[in-house]
Amino acid sequence: MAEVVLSGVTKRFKTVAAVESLDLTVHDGEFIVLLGPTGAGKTTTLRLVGGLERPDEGSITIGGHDVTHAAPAARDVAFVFQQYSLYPHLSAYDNLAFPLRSPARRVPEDEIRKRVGEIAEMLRISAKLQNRATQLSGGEMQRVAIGRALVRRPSIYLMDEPLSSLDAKLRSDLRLELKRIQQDLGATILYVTHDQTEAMTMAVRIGVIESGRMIQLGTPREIYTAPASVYVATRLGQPAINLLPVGLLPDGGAPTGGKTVGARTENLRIAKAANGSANATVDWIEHLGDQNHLHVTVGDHKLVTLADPESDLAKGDRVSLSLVDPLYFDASGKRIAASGKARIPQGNG
Ligand SMILES: Nc1ncnc2c1ncn2[C@@H]1O[C@H](COP(=O)(O)OP(=O)(O)OP(=O)(O)O)[C@@H](O)[C@H]1O
Repeated sequence: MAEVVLSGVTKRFKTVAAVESLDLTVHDGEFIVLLGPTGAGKTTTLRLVGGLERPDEGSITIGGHDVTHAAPAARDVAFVFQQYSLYPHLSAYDNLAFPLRSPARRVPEDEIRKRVGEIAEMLRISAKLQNRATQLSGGEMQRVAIGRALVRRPSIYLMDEPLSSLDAKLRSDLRLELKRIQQDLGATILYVTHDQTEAMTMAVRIGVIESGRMIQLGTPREIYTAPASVYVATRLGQPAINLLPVGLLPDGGAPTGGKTVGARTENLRIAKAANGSANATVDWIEHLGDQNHLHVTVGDHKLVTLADPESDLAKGDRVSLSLVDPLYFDASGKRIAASGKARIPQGNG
């Protein structure tokens, strides 16, 4: 495995700057997740590292070697895409062995057997090794696709939404397995997803990308608790963070320049209102199985928060809402420290 460094990388497609002046260091053995909405430039960043695109500006090094202009094959990277891309006529075993059998690698067959066996064990597909790719379920196919990348020991794994085509149960199983395997192998992974749970649970650091630029890079906890801006704050949290004008709810004092309050469930106190102290109305409670979302209206604003499963709140109830340690943002959307709080760390690559 190796450290991968992108310095001032820009990639334009005609007039669109898909990636712009992007700096990013993926440390040896680190799992970095790139988060951002569609079109933010995540896939292009992976393709630049893999050599499927060439930057217009900037440089890329892998393990200290400048690979900015190197062909994909010369870069020692392994890709996993969203859709399994297996050889249909080959068995699961032969699909897994394929990368090791390339003439350039010349891995002996007994070594191949050992590596394929280990990876199949890790991904729990040992029983299916003799099945042709076409005789596997979607989830099994994607495991083989991931396994085919993992049997190699490249400098870096580049994974583009590898779990997104799977059902929820399999996705959460594979999420855990992938994280465990990454730790066991000490693998360096650059991983793209829209799924905030994947980002929160697997990443050592999360890079939030907006319009091709790295807006903030930090641990999942830093990104969640100290987002640099409204944009970053809205990437994480379920239900999504509520954005309200300062002064709408009692908060114990906003800092100078604070225009917008960011309130997640943990920042909201809700109580059934006694005589006239109500400032909000319950619209409805959404039962999602594992969570209950409470929809509340305050003035012209609608909020969503998690409801206590024991709560006896019901539609139409008048409640009193207040804020506890919310986030504050200035008029430009940048986060500013609450009065008396530590200064805001600057996230960058
Ligand atoms: N080959 C291409 N030709 C022209 N424009 C492209 C090409 N590839 C990407 N783009 C544009 O570059 C921008 C970034 O695309 P990219 O695929 O990197 O985004 P993304 O963050 O991965 O999005 P998604 O989450 O939808 O996969 C988009 O505006 C996209 O339309």
